[in-house]
This record gives sequence, structure tokens and C-alpha cells, in this order.
Amino acid sequence: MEVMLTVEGLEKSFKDKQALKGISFEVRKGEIMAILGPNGAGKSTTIRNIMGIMYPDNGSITFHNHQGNEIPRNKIGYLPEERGLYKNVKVMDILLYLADLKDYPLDKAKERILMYLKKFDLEGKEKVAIDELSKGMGQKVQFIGSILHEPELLILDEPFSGLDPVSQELFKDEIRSLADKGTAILLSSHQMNLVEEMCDRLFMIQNGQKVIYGTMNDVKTKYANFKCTIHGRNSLAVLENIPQVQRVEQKDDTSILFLDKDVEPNSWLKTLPETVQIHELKINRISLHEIFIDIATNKNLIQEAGDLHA
Ligand SMILES: Nc1ncnc2c1ncn2[C@@H]1O[C@H](COP(=O)(O)OP(=O)(O)OP(=O)(O)O)[C@@H](O)[C@H]1O
Repeated sequence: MEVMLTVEGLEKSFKDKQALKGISFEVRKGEIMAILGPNGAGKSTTIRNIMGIMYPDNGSITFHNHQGNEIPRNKIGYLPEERGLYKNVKVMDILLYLADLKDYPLDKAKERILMYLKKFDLEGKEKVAIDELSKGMGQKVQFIGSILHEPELLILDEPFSGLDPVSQELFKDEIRSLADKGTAILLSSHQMNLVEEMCDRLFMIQNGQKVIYGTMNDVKTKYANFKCTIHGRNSLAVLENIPQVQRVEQKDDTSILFLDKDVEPNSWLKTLPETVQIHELKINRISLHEIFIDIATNKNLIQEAGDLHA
């Protein structure tokens, strides 16, 4: 797939804090690529460097074979983390203004604005002032502003925060359909369930450095070990002594046994002692949410910071 954006060896410091320590990844046409990491990992700093809001100390950003001020920013759509549109301007006026900033034809923009307002349940709101909208409605308007001009690269910093579940689904469907039509999408989000459902590849950073880079499938296969959930009254010590159990989390009568990599579920089940009480038992792979927590809390279940060559 055609590479749309290349980030190479990005470094950025603020006074004595090195926020980015050599970040490299690419975003390809038609894919949704997630940029993930704990609070303060460096996601927004990476995005702000791509957007030219700040400049890196070292490294390069290439979009369409252009770098620095040569980058055609009207081909990029951006939903920033901090929400903010001019407060006392009407919805239609602010959106036409944003389209104009991107050199997008205004008659076409108007058509697309009406189409999107309808799609996002904001039909008839074009003459309402921004400060009369709810938070979620304001976010929908800002999202429309980021996709209105048919960008080739779309950068979304926490697009789902503050949205109700129905609106989250609307955003999710629209983002997926934009990717299907060829838009390259870089998405930062803390909602791991949505990331897991939507994204093709992911890049995870911690302390300004890469910890994981690969396709969602490869990441799940490589890092998502099996876990076994047992409902029944059992002693922690007994469960911890079962072969190939890395650790056990227990709450009331539910125990989650996190298993070693390479466990073969059939043969492992045969090693369960007769004395273990089983009212219910389930084996599945750990979720992206759990992989993320393992990394962010340094539980060291992930031993190597590998490049999965997506
Ligand atoms: N303008 C700034 N001045 C000084 N330090 C900054 C500035 N912007 C970011 N930082 C620091 O850089 C580091 C990375 O911050 P960044 O906002 O990129 O993290 P993030 O991954 O987006 O976090 P979050 O999930 O909380 O939004 C943090 O330690 C932060 O304090």
C-alpha cells in the first residue's frame, strides 16, 4: 500500500524533558493506524510536529514527498485534542470558513456540510451559534470541519472523548468508511476497545520511545497470550502453582489466570488439579486493553520491544 506519511527519527525536548526520543513510523493510504501510549507518552507532541504546530529538534516528516513548510497542509485534516471553535459564530459559517482555509470550493463545501450535518443528527442546526451546542454536538461540528475538504491524510487526536455510545458508533463508521475510500488515518485514542475494533496497525509509545509497532493481528498473536477465567471458590496459592500460570488476579469467586506464551490450551487444561472448583470456565486471548496496561504498568509480560514489520 502506498505510503502517505513517513515520520523518521523524531526527537523533541522541552527544557530538560526529552518528550520524543527517535520516533519512526509510517501511515499508508487506506489504513487506520493507531498511535497509543499512556498519558504523557508523547502522542500529541508527535501529532503537533506532523501538523507543523511545533518543529522537531531532529528527524523528518515526509508527506507526498514534501517536508517542512513544503507540506501541502490543505491535503491534511486534523481534529486536535483541545476542542475549540469560535464561540459566537454559526455552524454553517464556521465550517465554510474552515473549508475556505483549505482552498476547498465553497459550493461543494456547502453541499457536504448539509450532508454531514444530517448524517450526524445535526440537521437544521446550520444557523445555530457554536456556543449554543452541547459538548458532543460541538465535537461533531469540529469533526466535520476536519473531513469536509476530503483530506488525503486525516489525523484524529482523541476523537471519541465526550461522545455518547451512539455518536461513537457514528464516528467509528465514518472513520472506517473514509479509510475504505483511501484516506490515510492516524488515530490517537485511549479507548482500546474501539482501537481494537477499528485499526489496521498500531504504534505504541512510552516515554517518547517505541514499544510496539505492527498490524493489529500480529500484535494480538505476538503479545496477547491466553488467559483462563474460572468462576468458583479457589485458593490463590493453588491456582498460582498450576504449570504455565504467570500470575493470577482474583476477585470474590472469579479468578483470572494469565498463561505463559505458547501455552497449548488443550494440554494445559489437563494440568488443572481435580480440587479446582469450576462453575464456569473460559479461555480467550488477552485484549489490547490488557496488553496496554501490562506495558504501561511495567508488569514485564512483554519482554521485547519488537518491530513486527507490518
Ligand atoms: N509545550 C510543552 N512544554 C513543556 N512540556 C511539554 C509540552 N508539551 C508536552 N510536554 C511534555 O511532553 C511529554 C509528552 O506530552 P504529550 O502531550 O505529547 O503526551 P500524550 O501522549 O499526548 O499524553 P496524553 O495521553 O495525556 O494526552 C509530557 O511529559 C509533557 O509534560
